[in-house]
Amino acid sequence: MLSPRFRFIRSVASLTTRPFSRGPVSLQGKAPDMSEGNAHLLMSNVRNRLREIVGASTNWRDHQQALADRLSLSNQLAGSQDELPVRRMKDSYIEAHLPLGTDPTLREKYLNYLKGVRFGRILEDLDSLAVLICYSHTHNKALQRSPLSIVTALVDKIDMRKQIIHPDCDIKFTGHVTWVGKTSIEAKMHMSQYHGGAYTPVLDATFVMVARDPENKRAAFVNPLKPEGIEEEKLFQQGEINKTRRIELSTASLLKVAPTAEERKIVHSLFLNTLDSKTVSFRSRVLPPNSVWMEDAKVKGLEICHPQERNIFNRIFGGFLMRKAYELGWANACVYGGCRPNLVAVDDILFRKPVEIGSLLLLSSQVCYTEGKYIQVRVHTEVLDPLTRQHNTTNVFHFTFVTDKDVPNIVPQSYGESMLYLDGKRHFNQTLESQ
Ligand SMILES: CCCCCCCCCCCCCC(=O)SCCNC(=O)CCNC(=O)[C@H](O)C(C)(C)COP(=O)(O)OP(=O)(O)OC[C@H]1O[C@@H](n2cnc3c(N)ncnc32)[C@H](O)[C@@H]1OP(=O)(O)O
Repeated sequence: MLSPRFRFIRSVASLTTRPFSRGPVSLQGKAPDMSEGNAHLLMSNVRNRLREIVGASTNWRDHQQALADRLSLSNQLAGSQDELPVRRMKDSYIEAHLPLGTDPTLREKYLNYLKGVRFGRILEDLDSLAVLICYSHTHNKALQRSPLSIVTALVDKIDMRKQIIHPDCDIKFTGHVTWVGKTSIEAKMHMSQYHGGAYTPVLDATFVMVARDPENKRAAFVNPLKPEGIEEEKLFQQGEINKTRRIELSTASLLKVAPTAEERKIVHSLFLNTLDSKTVSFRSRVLPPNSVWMEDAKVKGLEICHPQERNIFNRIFGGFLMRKAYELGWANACVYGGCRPNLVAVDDILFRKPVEIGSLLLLSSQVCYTEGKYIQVRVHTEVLDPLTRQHNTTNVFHFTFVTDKDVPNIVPQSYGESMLYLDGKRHFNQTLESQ
């Protein structure tokens, strides 16, 4: 067994010789043995690889030229999916290392004030890695640059298998494509940490990415995927199930249809609980003991979207948006619970619209459901056009936190807040089911 330090040195060496990982598939977090000839990557090199693959500029002043260069790649797009060679899951397998234990300078970037690891940074790494996995799946040796612009459409799920991430132990990410549609790709990733002499699982993540043309305007076809063996068949079928589930959830969204009979009862009982028994009025509402009005459980933020936070397509990097939303959501849960919360799950992060450089990004975090020690937080982000004053929703994030003591009950007052409550409850129940 190689020591983590040795693995780190070897990974640098292998990166210079074989930048693309081409190792055997890792199923459900079981990483293949080093001796099987895998190439290993440092997380810090993932973004450089992405820049090379699409030919992104490293300077903002050159970005227009880089964009114009990419336009000429449009004629390299496939006219149909059948034109593209079938890929195996192992073709996109990547293992990337984050040597927090052996690189103190890197550790500083990841450290939070409580001497833990900044989870927002991990979200950024997962996003970059998911994109690289998709580029490995669609890699065409004959082309110098990929004509595809691969963007994050959805973070379907991130399940925490451990709540503590040690800041002084090496981290390993593995992942590969598990399902492919016509223009969309599902990638599953696993993160583990070297602690107590072995790598132990920390989290499992499922992302959905969408391939677009070089201008990022229209969808573009991706290579089909052929599962090999029972385990891969299962992963592929799960991808199909995930797609169907997403369609069902979106059809049943409270933004489109009325709550179920059971949910309506919940809302009415919450309402009755807040009526003032001294008056015969629907309007006088009283906050029940050990409760907080939803209106008082918000935290808001603003980001000016500087070029520094751009992705390879000169829009704001999805991982940055996730980091900002997560940190705001965490702060909200922290204030609400009056203690340090731990993340249990991230679910259903939808990237509706790209965020342009220079946008004013408004972030709004709301505690929308509570149960015992759990706090469900929703973060909504929108861009504000200062000239037209138009608001456009770009993302919605859902985070489940746990604290070490019971938290006050969150109580909705308006109908809109009641829908937020029910939506939060649905997300919370989904998280509990998958634990
Ligand atoms: C330059 C140096 C900088 C440094 C670099 C640092 C960073 C490097 C890291 C680089 C990181 C870069 C990464 C970043 O930073 S990406 C930045 C963050 N992400 C975005 O900005 C994306 C914003 N959203 C959109 O643009 C649109 O909504 C997209 C494009 C996503 C869909 O648009 P639209 O709805 O019009 O699409 P369509 O109708 O044509 O369908 C197309 C396909 O998409 C499937 N679909 C759609 N929605 C969903 C969904 N919710 N769940 C599951 N699937 C979904 C759909 O089924 C279909 O699939 P298929 O049936 O064909 O298979």
